[in-house]
Parts: sequence; structure tokens; C-alpha cells
Amino acid sequence: MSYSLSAAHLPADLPSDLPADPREFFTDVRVVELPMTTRFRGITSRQVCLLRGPKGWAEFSPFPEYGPQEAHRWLAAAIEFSLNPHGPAGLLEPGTSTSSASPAKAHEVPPAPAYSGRLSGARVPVNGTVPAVSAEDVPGVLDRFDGVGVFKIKIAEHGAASKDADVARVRAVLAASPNAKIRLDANGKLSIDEAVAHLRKLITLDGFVQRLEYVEQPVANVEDMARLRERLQADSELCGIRIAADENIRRSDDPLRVAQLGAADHIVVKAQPLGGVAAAVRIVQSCGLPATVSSALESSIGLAAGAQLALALARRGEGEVWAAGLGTASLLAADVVDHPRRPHGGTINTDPMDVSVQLAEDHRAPAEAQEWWRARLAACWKLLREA
Ligand SMILES: O=C(O)CCC(=O)C1=CC=C[C@@H](O)[C@@H]1C(=O)O
Ligand SMILES: [Mg+2]
Repeated sequence: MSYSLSAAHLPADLPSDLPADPREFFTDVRVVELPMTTRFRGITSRQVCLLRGPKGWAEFSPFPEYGPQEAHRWLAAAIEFSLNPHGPAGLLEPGTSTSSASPAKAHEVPPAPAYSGRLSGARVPVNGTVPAVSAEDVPGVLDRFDGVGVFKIKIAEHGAASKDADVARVRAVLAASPNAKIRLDANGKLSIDEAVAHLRKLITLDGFVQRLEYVEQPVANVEDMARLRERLQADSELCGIRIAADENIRRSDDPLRVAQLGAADHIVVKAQPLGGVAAAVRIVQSCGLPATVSSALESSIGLAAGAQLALALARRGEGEVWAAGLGTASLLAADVVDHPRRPHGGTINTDPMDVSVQLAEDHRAPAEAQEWWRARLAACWKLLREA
């Protein structure tokens, strides 16, 4: 199956008549810097750019190290959301589950474990996210995620050298939350051999195998993911372990390669990096693998696009949904809305929200950051108009 990134990643309903100047489309632009409760992904504060579009606020917040080619898809997502704050219409017909569709390559996919959540009204179930903290800090982190039934635990922050700390952290989560399922995320920081060695150690933990849903991006490149998956399947101790692709989907020029190579049992999709809700749904449909929606560490404004994506996939799966990695407002020590979109009872609100002008002022980013984000917005806008 051939796949063109630019066409498939951009929302079908992106207006063709975008004005030359983004300020004619976004009537208010605010750059904020939000402190975090815990270091995550190497940062202790998160800068995001808030944009008021035709139908409300949206967020543009590619990570600072991403160049315009990658970041312009994030802007497509902001445009889409600012035009469709309740999600693009007519995306999915209920009753056609994306989770049970066949993968693009005939590679045996083990049956999915019990779904980790069920859609309830306008709220979606979420996982808690455990940064690479020390084992003793685990209970404090878990407390921030009210009622969640699954925790995603970061591992391999320093590659294989993190093994002992990872084992201690995972053990602490299993002990502190005895009924929760777990997921691991290595962000591609292990080699195949290191991933196998890590997993051999982790499976010795009480309850690990039974409670593990999947390991997200254990190794970096998609070919290695396929090799590792084959190796796990052939290993009598590790054969039940499922692999999920994250970076191989959201940072790839060809997200469908994951399914074509049989590189994963599961995919992680994020609304902003994939160019919006409609584009992400198309990728899930084309991959034909079960999907978890996750955040890009957005403010409560940006999390709404992820929540709409989770709702769209859940409707298609007749209400069943993998708990989304959208509980990350709990990793922020400040937000830009009056009632942050933090998990309660294991779910988050999916409603569009208004930026609090007061909070946006309180957390206004420094002048040089304002300038940098405005230049970035202009560069990405230009690329989108040329696409
Ligand atoms: O999925 C989650 O539980 C939370 C979101 C999350 O883990 C991430 C958000 C932003 C950047 C990423 O490095 C990271 C991820 O790898 O999934
Ligand atoms: Mg990840």
C-alpha cells in the first residue's frame, strides 16, 4: 500500500483559502510557559502557543526541537480543531471496530486483552502516566491520577543503564496499585538485546506478565521493532508480550510501515503530531491495529483534540476504548483553563474549553519565547499554505 504523508496527514477539510497572514485566521495568539509537577521528557516546564480560531481556542505546541516540516502538521491539527471543536463531522460510522480489523500485513496478532475502559457519556477513560521517577516517589505520582485503571510507566530514560531503576519503579507501581494494569514506554532507547534483557528481568516481578498491556516503542526503528517482535514471539518466556509503536507512527514519513512490517501489535496515535483528528483516524483505519490515543503533553486546551480522537475511535469500537494517555494535565502544575482537564474517576472531560485570560497572563512566556513561537507559527503557516 503506498502512502503519501503530506496528503494523508492533513485534514481533508482544511480550508483551501487560508489567508496569507495567520493573524487573519487566529485572532488571538498567546504563548504560555506552564510549570510541571515532575520532570518528564527531560523538561520541567512546557511552552505552548494558544490560538483563538473561528470557533474557539486551539493549541499549537510542537516540541521545541522539531523543525517546521514536522511542526506544520501540528498546526494543521490546530486549524482543524479551531474549526471543529466537537470533532470533524461524519468521521466514523458506529459499529465498525478499528480494533479488530486485520493488520495490513498478514502477521499473527495475538488477541487483544480486555479493554481497559468503557466510554461513559462525554468523558473518555485515561491512563495515569508515571515519569522516570525514583521508586519512592511513585505513590505521590499515582495519587495525581484519580481512579485510573492503568498506568503507563516510563522506562529506559538512560537506555540499558536504567534497568535497575526501571525494575524498582515498575515494582513500586505494581505494589501501590494492586488492581491496575500497566504499560511501559521506552521511547526507543533500547537495542533489541537490551529490550530482551530488560523484559527478562521485569517478568520476574509478581503480577507483571498478567498486568502488562504492552510495551511502547522499546527500540527506535521500525525494522528493529519487527525483529524484536519476532524474537519475543519465538521466546517461550516472553511470547505473550505485546509491542506498541509510538514514534514509528507519529514521527514517521510512512506510519503504515508499522503494520506492513508486522512491527507492532498495537499503535499509539496523537492528534497534534499526526495533523489532526481526521488524519489520525485515517491512520488507525489504514493500519488496522488496535490504537491508544495519547497526548503530546498539551495544556487542557490541546488535550481536547486528543479527547475528540478518543471519542471518534470509541464510537467506532461501539463504546470500547483503550484508556488514553490523556491524563497528562496532572503532570502540569499550572494550566490555562479554570477547571483543568485532569482525570476524575479515571476519565477526562471531552468538552471544548475557554482559555482563562488571567491564567494566560499569569503564565505568559518570556519575550524571546513569544517572538520565537510567532516566527515558528508563521513558518509553519507558510508551509501549510504551500502544501
Ligand atoms: O501516553 C501517556 O501516558 C502520556 C503522554 C506521553 O507519554 C508522552 C507525551 C509527550 C511526548 C512523549 O515523549 C510521550 C510518549 O512517548 O508517549
Ligand atoms: Mg511513547
